[in-house]
Amino acid sequence: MNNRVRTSDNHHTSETLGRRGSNPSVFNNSTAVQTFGRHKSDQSPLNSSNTPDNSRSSMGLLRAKAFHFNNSESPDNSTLLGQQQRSNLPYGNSDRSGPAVPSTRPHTAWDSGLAVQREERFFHSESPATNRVMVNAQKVGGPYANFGQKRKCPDQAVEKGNRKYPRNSFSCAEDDEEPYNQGPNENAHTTPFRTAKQQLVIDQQKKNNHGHGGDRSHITGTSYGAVKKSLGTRRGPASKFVPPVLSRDSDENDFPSEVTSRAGAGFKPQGPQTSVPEEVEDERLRGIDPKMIELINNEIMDHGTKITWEDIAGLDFAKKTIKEIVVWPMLRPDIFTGLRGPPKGLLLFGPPGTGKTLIGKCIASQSKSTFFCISASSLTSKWVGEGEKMVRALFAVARVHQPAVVFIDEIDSLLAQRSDTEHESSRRIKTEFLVQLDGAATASEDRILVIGATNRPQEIDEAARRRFVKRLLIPLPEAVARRQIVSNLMSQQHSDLGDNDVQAICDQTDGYSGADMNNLCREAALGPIRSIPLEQIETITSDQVRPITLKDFQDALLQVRASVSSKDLQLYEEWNHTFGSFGH
Ligand SMILES: Nc1ncnc2c1ncn2[C@@H]1O[C@H](COP(=O)(O)OP(=O)(O)OP(=O)(O)O)[C@@H](O)[C@H]1O
Repeated sequence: MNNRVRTSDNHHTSETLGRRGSNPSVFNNSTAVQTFGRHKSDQSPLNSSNTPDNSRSSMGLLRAKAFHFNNSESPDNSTLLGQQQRSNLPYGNSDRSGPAVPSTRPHTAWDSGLAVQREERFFHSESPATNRVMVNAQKVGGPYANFGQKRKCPDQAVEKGNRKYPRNSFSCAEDDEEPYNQGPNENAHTTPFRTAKQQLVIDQQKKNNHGHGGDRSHITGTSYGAVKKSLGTRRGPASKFVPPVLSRDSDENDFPSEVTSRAGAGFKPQGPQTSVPEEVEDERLRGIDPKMIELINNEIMDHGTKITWEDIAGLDFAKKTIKEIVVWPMLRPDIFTGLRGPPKGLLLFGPPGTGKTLIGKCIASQSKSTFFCISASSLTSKWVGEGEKMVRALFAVARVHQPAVVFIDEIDSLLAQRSDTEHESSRRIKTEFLVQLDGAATASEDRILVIGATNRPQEIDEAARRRFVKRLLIPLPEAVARRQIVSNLMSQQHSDLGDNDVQAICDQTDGYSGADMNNLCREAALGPIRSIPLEQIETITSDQVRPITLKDFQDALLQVRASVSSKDLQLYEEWNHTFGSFGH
């Protein structure tokens, strides 16, 4: 009777037993305490000796499990072998060889021969347990590195020198790819066969191994490129782009998360570690094209601009109204609930260059919201056929980053009244936008403000107009505002303008927009430069450049004219009177 005791790794035992069964004397009354994998070489002198410690020697060698046979005829044989292996064989690990068994007879050359024989047979083994160990040895570049075998995931830790590679610190997926069964003798002194993929990984590891000294052979083809992209999470303007594959120049310690997770808790790459950021998948981004999310994060989301109310000259009425109806409710959603809730759609209309975009940015800054700015015309032209997906993605990302202000410039081109010539894709974008606008309006818990800006409010579809509950005219700056703009800009330059000069400039710029005033100041600022003789332009120091004078402004006024016609102004007044929230 075989009193075999199965252990966690002894699922090969029955096969072993079957083979060994040809030699009944060996297994009679034997107890398999630990399986050692399969031994094909049962007829070898070592195995036929049936020593109780036969396998212990091998266990010491490869830290595998072993059989113990109670009916051993030569109890010390394997002990000697184990000692021999531990002391002589290149792959013997004395510190891993398990409990030392005292030797009862001296070591002989015969023992060494047996040991070698045993080892060779061992390597011919088809035992998965054995092969696993050899694969690990191969991976850590040990003396078994040239032995190719069928491979499975390692169950046991493997040592090379003083370094310990815990279970699962090696990729298994790769291992299952190519069973290339080459005998040890064919391979032992030649370059081992590698697949192109394996070679690529090895080459990459070598390149990445700048002075590290650590073994990165655990980075496998499958773990390569496993750095997760952190899409959908907010990336600061200065944060570096994380490529989908490990960069050659990337920090040595930027271990792919897959590697560290495979390695288990005990695995620690050498050197200081940097944490691999975990991607936080947001439900609201499910189904949204990651490329679009990335695009929105990079190009549409405004990360840095901080605008204060003082940066906006004039427009006192508009500023006061916006603070009351938008900013405060966004800052204090707990107070502004129900009927006091903020409008979800705000339309800013008026002549071009009057500060509508500036106001949008200021609202976002002051209400501590994320600012998304996109031109409607780019939605219809830049992403042909993808426009409605982009609209959906934009609102999804805004929802993730709320409180958010979605500023859509030139909204008339998106929400123009329907016509026969309207393109199908434009119609789809418009429909999607209205759906999203309704969603933002009805989901009271969402803190998303949609601001539409337009110079042509009369072209907006009435269904869309209705959704922008508040419609605010942003007029041309008055004299006081123009004065403020000039003073602000000149304070940053070397100028000798007095109050009277500034007043004179304001008197001559009636009908100029804020953008026109900006252009006028730029043009005037070039006056001193133009007065420098050409031969001095390369050598003159900045403090030798003369200050900006009233004369420069008078010259600039000849170049920069008002961009808004009085006829247009009249249209805005009329529309404001009819549809404006604060028309009078
Ligand atoms: N009220 C203002 N105060 C200070 N600067 C202003 C003001 N209005 C306009 N500007 C200047 O004009 C530039 C353009 O302003 P902005 O883009 O906000 O105008 P807009 O109304 O959005 O124009 P458009 O309708 O053409 O998009 C600003 O960068 C700013 O320099």
